Amino acid sequence: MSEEHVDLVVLGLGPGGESVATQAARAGMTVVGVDERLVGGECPYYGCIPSKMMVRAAGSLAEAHRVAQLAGSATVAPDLTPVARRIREEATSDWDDTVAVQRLEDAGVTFVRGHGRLAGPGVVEVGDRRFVAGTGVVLNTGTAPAAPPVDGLADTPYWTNREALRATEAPAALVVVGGGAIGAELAQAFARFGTRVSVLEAAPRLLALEEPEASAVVADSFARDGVQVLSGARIRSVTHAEGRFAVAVTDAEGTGLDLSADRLLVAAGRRPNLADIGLDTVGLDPTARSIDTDERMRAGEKLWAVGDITGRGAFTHMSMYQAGIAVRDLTGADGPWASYHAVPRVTYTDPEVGAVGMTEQQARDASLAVRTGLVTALGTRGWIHGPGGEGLVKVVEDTAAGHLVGATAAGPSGGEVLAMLATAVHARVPTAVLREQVLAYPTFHRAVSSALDDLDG
Ligand SMILES: Cc1cc2nc3c(=O)[nH]c(=O)nc-3n(C[C@H](O)[C@H](O)[C@H](O)COP(=O)(O)OP(=O)(O)OC[C@H]3O[C@@H](n4cnc5c(N)ncnc54)[C@H](O)[C@@H]3O)c2cc1C
Ligand SMILES: NC(=O)c1ccc[n+]([C@@H]2O[C@H](COP(=O)([O-])OP(=O)(O)OC[C@H]3O[C@@H](n4cnc5c(N)ncnc54)[C@H](O)[C@@H]3O)[C@@H](O)[C@H]2O)c1
Repeated sequence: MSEEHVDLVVLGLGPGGESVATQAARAGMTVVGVDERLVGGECPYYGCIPSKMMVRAAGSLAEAHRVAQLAGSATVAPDLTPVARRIREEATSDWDDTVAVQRLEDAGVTFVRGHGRLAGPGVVEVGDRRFVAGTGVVLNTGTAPAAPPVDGLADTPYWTNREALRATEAPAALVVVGGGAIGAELAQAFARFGTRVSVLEAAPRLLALEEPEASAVVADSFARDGVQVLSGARIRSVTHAEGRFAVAVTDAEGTGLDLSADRLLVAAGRRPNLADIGLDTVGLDPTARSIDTDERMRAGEKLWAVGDITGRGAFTHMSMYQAGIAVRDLTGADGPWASYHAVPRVTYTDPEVGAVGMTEQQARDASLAVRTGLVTALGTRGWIHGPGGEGLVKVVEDTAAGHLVGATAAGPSGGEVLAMLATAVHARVPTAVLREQVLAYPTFHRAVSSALDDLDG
């Protein structure tokens, strides 16, 4: 085995790893970046970008259907071909990372394609190459789709996000297992392309990690799109024969149902890529769900970790944020170091659900003195918007501290309205100061001031 001495090895080149490797090389370090699949990770090829292209295309169909209520008539003939072409040609270069590899190498990074494993502190092996890193190793191995232990499922040709986002035509009927972010976004998108969609969610509601009021407004929208949602569902078995899936389900009332579809999408969570990366060689548990990191993203001797594997929110912006922190530590800069009190997230359903910080339940579980404000319509702008203008704003205040610790904005621009709420939670802006702010008329974000008024009950 050949041995090569470098400053830094980045194992896994998702958005965070790619960013660490590039910045560290630009700062003058000798850097090796290792990935066994595509440089850039899940987000550009099978995640955020292609899924949002799909959501955008589906949204245009939904808007066209609203013309009848607003502006005349429009004939809509859904066809997945244009967005499938955009995903293949514009987003993923046909799932080819040549450009990303080139960008990395132009920055001075040595790229190695292959499965990497730690072999002690600061040491990574890839095939017959052994890299000894003087400064250390940054882990960014990310996640892969997880399949729930459902009888028969493993023997069927089910889709994960990776196959769904390579689809070139919309199936006639689709069963989606899981009503979290991936399941909800893709279920609604396919429904708008004419697919008959059923979502099977084990939890009592869609988007179970978000505020219940947000789940309800999304569920109403799904009903309008003709998506069947079975919450509290237990999937008993899945079989596949003659091109069709048969799914046996028990619904929340205990009634047995048999669903049939030509595709089945499993969007039931992710498993971290930690089992086979040699964590035991650095004293860490390879069966753990996540890697503990300190405020500088350090995870052990000569070891840093960033991205989904840190368990701090499986989002591209979190991976990039943590990458910036790790680079500051690696290059001897001052902080700011990691803080997770204002993690923002957006689920790109229609309505979009933007959220930051704690939900009401999380704030209560943290024993904070909580009061909440809620508006379930988006004021004058929501009314002007008409069809598709549904939404809400909910704010969660720590009354002892006098500032918001969490907030949710759902609506046509929920992710954009979120910006002002995210600033308020991040900077701990006193609620009294937020109330003094003048908000332009008639914007969607004016609903924030109504939600603040509602704090008083
Ligand atoms: C359908 C979908 C939609 C999403 N939409 C959004 C969104 O709208 N907004 C958002 O913020 N987030 C979204 N996400 C989440 C987002 O994709 C991830 O949070 C993001 O990719 C960050 O992941 P990461 O940096 O941890 O690594 P990943 O992107 O998971 O990349 C990890 C890399 O490590 C490599 N690797 C793993 N193990 C090894 C090994 N042993 N050796 C070599 N290489 C290895 C893998 O090949 C991969 O390239 C979405 C995810 C999915 C699936
Ligand atoms: N817009 C975004 O930022 C975005 C979009 C997609 C994904 N993501 C990220 O990717 C991660 C993974 O997304 P995801 O949707 O796969 O996971 P998730 O954990 O958000 O949702 C999975 C859902 O599947 C359900 N489930 C699990 N087993 C089941 C079973 N046997 N039957 C029925 N339901 C079952 C769970 O109750 C849960 O609601 C998320 O945590 C999110 O951070 C982000």
